[in-house]
Amino acid sequence: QPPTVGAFVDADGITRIYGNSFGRPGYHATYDYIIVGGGNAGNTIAARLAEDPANYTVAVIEAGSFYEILDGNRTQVPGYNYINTITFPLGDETPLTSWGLTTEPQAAIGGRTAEYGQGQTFGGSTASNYMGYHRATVGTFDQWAELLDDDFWTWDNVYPAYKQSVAFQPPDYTKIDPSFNISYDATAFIPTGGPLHVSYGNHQGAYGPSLSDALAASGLDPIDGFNSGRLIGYGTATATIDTRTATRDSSETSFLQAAARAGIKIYPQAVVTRILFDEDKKATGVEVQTNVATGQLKYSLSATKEVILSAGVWHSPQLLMVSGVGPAETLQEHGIEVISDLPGVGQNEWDQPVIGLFLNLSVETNTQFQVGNPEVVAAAMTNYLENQSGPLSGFGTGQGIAFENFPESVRSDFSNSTLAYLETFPEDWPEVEYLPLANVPVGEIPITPYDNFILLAAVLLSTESKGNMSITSSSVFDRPIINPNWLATDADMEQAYAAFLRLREISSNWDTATGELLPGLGVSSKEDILDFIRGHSGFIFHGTSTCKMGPQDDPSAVIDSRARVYGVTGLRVVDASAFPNCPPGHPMASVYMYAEKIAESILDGN
Ligand SMILES: Cc1cc2nc3c(=O)[nH]c(=O)nc-3n(C[C@H](O)[C@H](O)[C@H](O)COP(=O)(O)OP(=O)(O)OC[C@H]3O[C@@H](n4cnc5c(N)ncnc54)[C@H](O)[C@@H]3O)c2cc1C
Repeated sequence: QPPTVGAFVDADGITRIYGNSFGRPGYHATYDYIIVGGGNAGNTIAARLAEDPANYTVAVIEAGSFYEILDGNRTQVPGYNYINTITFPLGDETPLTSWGLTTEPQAAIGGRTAEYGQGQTFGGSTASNYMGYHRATVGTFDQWAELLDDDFWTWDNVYPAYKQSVAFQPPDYTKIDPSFNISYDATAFIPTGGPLHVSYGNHQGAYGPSLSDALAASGLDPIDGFNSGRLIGYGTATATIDTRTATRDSSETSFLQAAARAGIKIYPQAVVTRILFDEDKKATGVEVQTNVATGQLKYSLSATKEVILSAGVWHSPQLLMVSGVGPAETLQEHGIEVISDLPGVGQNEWDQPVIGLFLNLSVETNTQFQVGNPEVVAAAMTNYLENQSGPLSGFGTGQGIAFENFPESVRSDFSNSTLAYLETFPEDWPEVEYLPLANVPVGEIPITPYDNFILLAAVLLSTESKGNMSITSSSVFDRPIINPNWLATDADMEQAYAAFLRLREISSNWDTATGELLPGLGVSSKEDILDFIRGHSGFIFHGTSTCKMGPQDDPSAVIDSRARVYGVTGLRVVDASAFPNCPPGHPMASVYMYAEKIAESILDGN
């Protein structure tokens, strides 16, 4: 039977209308699994549970809508990520696809507050992030397995799950200048992987080769990419860009669309206000509120098997708390009946502060596009629209990313207690990442349409201070109190200072770096540099672990090694909040992997 307009024939030969993927707001319905939050992890686990051979009925409830509709250019076109994301330290935009969360004043950085980026849309933070995709290290996961006393998490057992998500697109040298000659380990990917496209984009910044030389001159060695369980060295990073269209691939364009074909139901603009439990403390469903023009529709949805909480680092613990799972004292203060007293809910937040130098370069970056040089803008637009290439098709970084453990030249100044803290990490866990960012908001820096500038950032990956969140009421609509505690210990400030010195060393070895715009070489005493760090450190929204996975005898653990919430049944947490710690570097790839692994565990009956 041929498809009619507005309908398609699915793999089983059934004609479905396109709207058939949507749940009906306001009406009670029952599914095997209810996923709270259609973000990075939520869409991934939803797809795996809905597709063959599992074939479970699955609903995904998402507070936001579709970013392609709400904010298309800024979210889909990779080169616009500098206006879509909120970045170091100057951005102040709240795009239509973000929650617009704000932190408490942060004492260690001069009492500043910051907007904490979190996607509010199908795709979640994968729809509004910087798109950098890389995996963590062998030692990171072998340590997870030890910590959790569960071999399910060893590197050998997570590596296949990382590969399973990804359809890799090798560099296309008809679009990227062949002189970039990108080195990568092809065994990190499998031909049967997918549905998420990972690539180098169709553009590499001209600064890459000279920055690589500078990194080599600063003592780093080259590495064949960051997807094989090794990070230390410099190389070229991959990103979640589908090179066929030169657009962002998110968990929505990849996993959710695959899940729609498997018959999943989605609820857009639907906020889960509470998880429902029966008298045996089994999660039986969720209370939902969908905002429609006529008012607010309130309804409940039931889960015959499980509720899976994938609402992200700040909202998963918030939802647990308003539903009666969390620190008893806090819940009682807000009149919430305690179902499971778990003091760790909202605690243990890991994060990665950023410091950086703004540099002038003698080669072209994206500055002239950003500040509106008319010829550059016209060329970039034409290149993107006609060839899916040029700066708009890249993510503003790539070649010249590096990871290292602080070398002796700066490490020798660390106190014994800092050194002892750093000893607790696996050997292959880098302490710092260097990240060239050609796409950053220009903000306070005086730039003309003829300049080329870049932010050379250092991301601290082994900070000691831990953040936390709490609630102000029993309503999910009252924003959570967010306190990342950035740079709050001496060990963190020592590392920030060391990272700053390394950035200065790398930039002094960088032939095409012609001047330091911020802070400027006048800032040179230790005191002035620490003042600069306090005034200008930034954040890249890599928060994790507010519902941390841990053994039952760890009083701060919220879930067991298969993501099941302690003290109740039928409820798991599957998102970045569930990590026992934040793996070194950017977490998105590990969030996809983590969701793959918990789906695997569920399908195995665990
Ligand atoms: C601006 C920015 C840039 C970043 N850049 C990178 C990068 O380049 N590389 C990288 O690896 N990582 C990056 N990250 C981090 C990474 O994107 C996140 O760590 C990761 O995607 C989080 O996944 P998640 O599943 O935990 O949460 P999310 O993907 O945020 O999903 C949570 C979802 O739950 C929904 N939700 C929340 N509460 C409710 C509710 N009550 N009812 C219904 N729905 C709800 C949200 O709207 C959201 O869609 C960045 C993050 C940000 C914000």
